[in-house]
Amino acid sequence: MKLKLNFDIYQRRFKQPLRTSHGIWQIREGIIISLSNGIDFARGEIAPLSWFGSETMSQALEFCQHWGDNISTEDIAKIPDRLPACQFAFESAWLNLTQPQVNIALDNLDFCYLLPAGATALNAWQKIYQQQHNTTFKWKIGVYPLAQEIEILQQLVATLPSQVKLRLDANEGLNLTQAQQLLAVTDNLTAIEFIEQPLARDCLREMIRLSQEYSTPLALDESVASFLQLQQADRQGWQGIFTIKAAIMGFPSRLIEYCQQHSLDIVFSSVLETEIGRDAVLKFARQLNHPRAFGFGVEGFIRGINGTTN
Ligand SMILES: O=C(O)CCC(=O)C1=CC=C[C@@H](O)[C@@H]1C(=O)O
Ligand SMILES: [Mg+2]
Repeated sequence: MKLKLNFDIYQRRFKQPLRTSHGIWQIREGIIISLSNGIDFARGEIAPLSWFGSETMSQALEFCQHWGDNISTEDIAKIPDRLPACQFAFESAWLNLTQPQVNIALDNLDFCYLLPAGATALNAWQKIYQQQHNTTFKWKIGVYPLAQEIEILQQLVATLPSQVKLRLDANEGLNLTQAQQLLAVTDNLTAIEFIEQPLARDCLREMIRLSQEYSTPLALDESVASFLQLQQADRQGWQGIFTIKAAIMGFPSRLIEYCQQHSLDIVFSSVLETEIGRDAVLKFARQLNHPRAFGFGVEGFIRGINGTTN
């Protein structure tokens, strides 16, 4: 079936830089695609995250330009695995075109809110909590010296309301000794929901061992950033949490089917996309039963698609 294709590039400077052990990220670039069957149209979002292993922005743009102003459903089904953000965007737009619109009622979803790295988090959380009364925060570590971050962590946990959980995300920034040092602390902190990607993405064996030696739950993120890596970690015996960045993990139908067939402990996580990509992920995520807060509380960093501060 032939579809009319339109696509527009966007760039959005973050309200504040996102500091992680990967470095400083200030601008989100992406492509909003629109597919039309001549009667209706539906949009999708290509939000690459190349340092997680997805295609680059220029590879995604080259793919869109290749098709000009039309693409067929057969062409969409054949988008290669080296273009996972494109696979996600085109299939989610096609599914939106063919399936009745699902209204995502955001207000009854439980979101995890992202805090800035370092001591800034000690003040940042109150403003968010007063507005959102959320249950969960996520704090980036592996950015400053570990001893300093552990000190801030203990201050943060001491001030958070008792019912609030804290996720720590090291973005591969710790070595084995540092991870053991941190886990020795977090095993005594009930507020810690999990530590995300403490070690480098290819250190799965070591992280399986850490998950057996310590009680703090661990989540894989960069280690499972593609559909293939997700399957491999599952097959290699990962029993912990899978942080799923669906917008860079290829065809949503394939991902949802795998997650439905395998009882994985999942957290859905943003790639700091616009509400177009976010709503596509949340729509598919609701087909799965997963009690963990959605990692889409990123208003502290991203603006609305037209650059507004909403
Ligand atoms: O998962 C969340 O709660 C928010 C999104 C988030 O933390 C990230 C989004 C994109 C890139 C990463 O630096 C970071 C992550 O590692 O999970
Ligand atoms: Mg992460």
